[in-house]
Parts: sequence; C-alpha cells; structure tokens
Amino acid sequence: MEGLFSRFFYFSRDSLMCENIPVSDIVKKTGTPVYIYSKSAILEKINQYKEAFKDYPTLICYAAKANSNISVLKIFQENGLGLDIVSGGELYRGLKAGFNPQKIVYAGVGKTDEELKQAIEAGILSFNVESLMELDVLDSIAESLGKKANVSIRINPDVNPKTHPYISTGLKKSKFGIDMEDALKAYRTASKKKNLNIVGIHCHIGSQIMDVSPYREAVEKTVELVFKLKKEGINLSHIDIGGGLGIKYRPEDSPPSPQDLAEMVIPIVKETGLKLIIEPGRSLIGEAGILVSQVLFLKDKGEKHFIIIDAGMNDLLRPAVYNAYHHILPVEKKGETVTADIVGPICETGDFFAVDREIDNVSRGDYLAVMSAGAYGFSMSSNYNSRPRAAEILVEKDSFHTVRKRETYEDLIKLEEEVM
Ligand SMILES: Cc1ncc(COP(=O)(O)O)c(C=O)c1O
Ligand SMILES: N[C@@H](CCCC[NH3+])C(=O)O
Repeated sequence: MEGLFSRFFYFSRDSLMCENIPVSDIVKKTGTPVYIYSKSAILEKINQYKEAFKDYPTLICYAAKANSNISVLKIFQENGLGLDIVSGGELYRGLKAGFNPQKIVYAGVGKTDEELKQAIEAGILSFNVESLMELDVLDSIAESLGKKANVSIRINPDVNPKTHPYISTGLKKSKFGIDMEDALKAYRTASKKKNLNIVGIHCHIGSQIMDVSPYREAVEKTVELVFKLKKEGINLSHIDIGGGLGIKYRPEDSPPSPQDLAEMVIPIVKETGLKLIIEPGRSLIGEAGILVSQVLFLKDKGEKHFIIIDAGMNDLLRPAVYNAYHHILPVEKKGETVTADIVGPICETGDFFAVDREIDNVSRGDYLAVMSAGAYGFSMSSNYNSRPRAAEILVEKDSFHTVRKRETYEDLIKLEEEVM
C-alpha cells in the first residue's frame, strides 16, 4: 500500500486501486470521464460520526447538496441518518431514497411556494427559516393546507469560519440567516403564528472548515439565544449547528475529525439539554470519490507544458470557481515526472484542474485520477459546451455498479422543442 492517499484509494504495484479493484479495470469498462465512489469509505465516515456523537442525542442529517445520487443517499438512509435539503428536488430525491420526513431539515434563502407546500405536505422535521418574510409565507401556506409547519430560525452568528470567502455563510454581510439582533423578534413573530410550530434553532457558518474553534463561537452565541428564548417562554427541542467540517485535499492536510467537532460542541450544547442536529456533507463523501479522466493530448508551449484531459470544468467546477486544489494521481504510475498545467477541453481559460503541477509523465491515452472529488463534484456538474455528464460508479470491495449512466447526445436535447 505504498503511495497511500487513503485506505480506500491506494497504489498496489503502481496501479491505483479503489477498495479491491484496480481503477484501470473499471475505467476500461465505463469509459471516461467517470466518478468512482468507494462505499466502504462512506461507511467509515458514517461510523466515525456515529461514534463521535454516540454519548449525546444527535441526529446526523447528511447534506444532500454534496452528492445527491440516489444510491449514495440510500447508503445514508440505510444507516439511520437524516437529510439536510435545500430544494424541492432534494426533497424528492430524499423521499425516493426512503428517508423518514421526520428526519429531514430544509434550509435555503429562497424556497418557492411550491417547494414550501411540498415539504409541509411531506411533514418534515424542520424548516430552517432564513427571513421574516419566509415565516409569513410559510404560515399562510400551512394555513391554506390546514397543516402546521415545524420551524427553526436560521441565525447568522457573524462568525468567521476562516475558509474561502465564497463558502463562508455565517458572516453578517452574507445572505444567509437572520442576524442575532433580529432573531428574537423572528421567534416572537413565529410564536404568534397559528400554523407554525417552533422546534429548534439553526446555524451553519461555512464549509471546508479546517479548525473547529469558529464552531465554539457560533454555538455559544446560539446557546445564549436559546436561554433568552426560554425566559420568554419559547422552548425548543433541538439545536442544529449545520455542517462544514473540512477534508483532505492535499496529502499533507489534516482536517479536524468528527471527534474534534463533538468535543468542541457537545459540552456547550449540553447546558441546554436540547437534542443536537449536525449537517455534514463534504466530510461524509468528499474523500470517498474520485474523478477519472483520460489524457487526450500533450502540448508544449516553451515555458508551459499542458496535459489536456477529457474531463472539464463542467464535470468538476471547484478549481475554476474557488481555485480549489485537488490532488491528481496517475492511474498507472510511471515514475518520471513533469511540471504541467492539467486542463480540460472547454473553451474557457478557467477550465483547469491544476496549474504548474509536478505530475507523472503521462502519455496520450493514460488515465489520471482527480482525488477528493466525491463532494460538490457531480452535484455541481453541467452540460456546458454540450458535454454529456459523466457516469457515476459505486465500488464495494470486489465489485462495482453503475449508479448513474453516462448521458448521451440524445439526453442533451430530449427536453428541447424545435420551433419551425
Ligand atoms: C445549511 C447547510 N448545511 C450543511 C451544509 C453542508 O456543508 P459541508 O458540505 O461543508 O459539510 C451546507 C453547505 O455548506 C449548508 O449550506
Ligand atoms: N460547493 C462548495 C461548497 C458550498 C457548500 C454549500 N453550502 C465546494 O465545492 O466547496
């Protein structure tokens, strides 16, 4: 197991393996670009979270946005997790995957009337409400359906999670949640609404968080508010602290563990006696997936050397949007290295996976694996440049299954209508 990136993606005699299968055996059958997920890696993360939070009543709601493939969702559902959703589409997927609505929480600053209606009818555990106007609308839709909606207020604790600015969500200037000063008012308003049932409080400060200390500040502020509410006779059942734990993108990264998170937050939440909800996404699935692509061409431009591969920013957007680092490994190791930009076929300069990266000296036809691509990979992919979206494969020990077929050219136009 030399050249180990994780227990589930490692080299055996110069061949990259996923669990017990050489990645090259998979891609020769499936073609590229292709996402490959390790089920055992996902199960290991689930168990780490369960173990870390086992001594405190906690519901782990997987954040569907990280990877919403129905077979992936089923793994979380079958292992007793709940679901954190952000759209009607995610509600639909969640119900199809068999999640109990009483384990579904729903955040998002812009829920449509139709989405609110569907989630009220499903009877979800909590609407994590992000504005006063949403409270009013939710109440009137619930009234029109003759039902009650369970609500929590998503507060914005104004905490800096020390991550990329595009994925910091708990700062005052961001669009998310209701500011601390207005949160009391929001609860008072909610408590007067006949069709709302106050169940909890929610916050989510950001994503890819590599140091758990910002959680302390956010959870302390949340708990302070819980006590203020109690004084006013507003009693809650749970505190939802969102997701955000970071993962390993570089081999040398050492992200905090679920245990680190539990040790930081449980002692603070304990004072309230309320149940805890957490919403991890990336940390449950990110390291469990890779994107494999084939080398199309090599190109030398004097100072710059380019490796052009058949995956593009439409398949994995993170480097283009956040300048994110993803480690890239050869599927078959050769030994000698070159320094190159690894780029996709799309007509955008931002269509790159790595810049000036030292990498194995690959040839046309070789395969490269973009590591830690299980979260916000396929789920953010698109058909830009009319590229069919990649296939998704789930590996478990010695076998693998296609959990999403590669799209075809027919799929690209099937919803379009020709106007004569
Ligand atoms: C409300 C909410 N909960 C949970 C998550 C999951 O975050 P992560 O994938 O960083 O764990 C997100 C995304 O950042 C989110 O917006
Ligand atoms: N899509 C982002 C994270 C956003 C998290 C959603 N709230 C990423 O790839 O890192």
